[in-house]
Amino acid sequence: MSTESQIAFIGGGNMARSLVGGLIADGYPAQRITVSEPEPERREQLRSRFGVAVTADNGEALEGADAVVLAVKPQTVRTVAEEIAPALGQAGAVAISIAAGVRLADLQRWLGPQAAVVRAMPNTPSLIQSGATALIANAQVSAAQHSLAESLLRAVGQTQWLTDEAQMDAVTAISGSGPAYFFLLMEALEEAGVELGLDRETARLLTLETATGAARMALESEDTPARLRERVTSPGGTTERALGVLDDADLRGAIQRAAEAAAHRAHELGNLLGEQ
Ligand SMILES: NC(=O)C1=CN([C@@H]2O[C@H](COP(=O)(O)OP(=O)(O)OC[C@H]3O[C@@H](n4cnc5c(N)ncnc54)[C@H](OP(=O)(O)O)[C@@H]3O)[C@@H](O)[C@H]2O)C=CC1
Ligand SMILES: O=C(O)[C@@H]1CCC=N1
Repeated sequence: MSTESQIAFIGGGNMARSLVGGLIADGYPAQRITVSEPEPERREQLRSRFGVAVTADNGEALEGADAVVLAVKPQTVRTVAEEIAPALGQAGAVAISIAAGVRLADLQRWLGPQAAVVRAMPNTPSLIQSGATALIANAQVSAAQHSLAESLLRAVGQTQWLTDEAQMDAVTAISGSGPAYFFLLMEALEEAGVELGLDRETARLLTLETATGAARMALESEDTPARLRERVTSPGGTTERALGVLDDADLRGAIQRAAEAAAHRAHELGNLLGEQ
């Protein structure tokens, strides 16, 4: 991506840290990134770890910005959007909201009718450039802004443009929240290893290497995850016994219900925070 663009982050919490870290790891110049964050300790961490400019003043972060990433909690987006609307218009910058649930039409209303807005749903593995982000743009986004948003998020992982905003709730449930599901599985498998007599360090190492190996294999193989699972499962063997326990516990059903609950919450946030 062009390293000439100036990028502002409004909110310097978990997701901003992941995106900033991924951009810096990709070679993006730190002096072209400014993060506005009210909490002094978080500001200092961002400055010392990544070398980016930090401020507590959203207006200052916007100066000269080509892209402004709204990385505050969904409940704070409206306040921030209305606060920065005049400066955004003056800067001619594209606003990129990563807030769960918050819809383009509402962002547009709060930022102004001329505002170029991209709604995106990234995830925390962006920190190590293994993110997955879905995006959708409003009609005011120019070709150059479209490509700026694309390259900003492509620098930290895979990107997928959506044509139907309603799909964003499903994206939020699968890849936005998804890392947490896999981390939970890792926690549980590590704990099981300890219960079975392994020391914690060994249990964690085996768990994490197995998770990495399985994910890489599924990505790189032409076979489906189902086929790869079958190859681990020897008839009458240990995996078959374990999978039987997971089937009895309705793990697939639980995952389905979990994803539905997340998507429902994204939709609910959109209704609660929006105006329609
Ligand atoms: N975490 C994740 O995995 C993902 C999160 N998202 C979305 O990203 C957004 C941020 O999430 P996350 O990073 O987890 O949340 P955090 O709470 O970690 O980060 C938000 C940050 O914004 C700060 N903030 C609050 N008010 C303002 C303000 N007026 N101006 C500037 N900064 C402000 C907060 O400070 P303080 O805490 O002091 O209020 C906090 O540091 C959310 O909308 C979420 O839906 C999207 C994809 C994945
Ligand atoms: O939990 C959340 O609401 C945010 C959005 C997706 C991941 N984290």
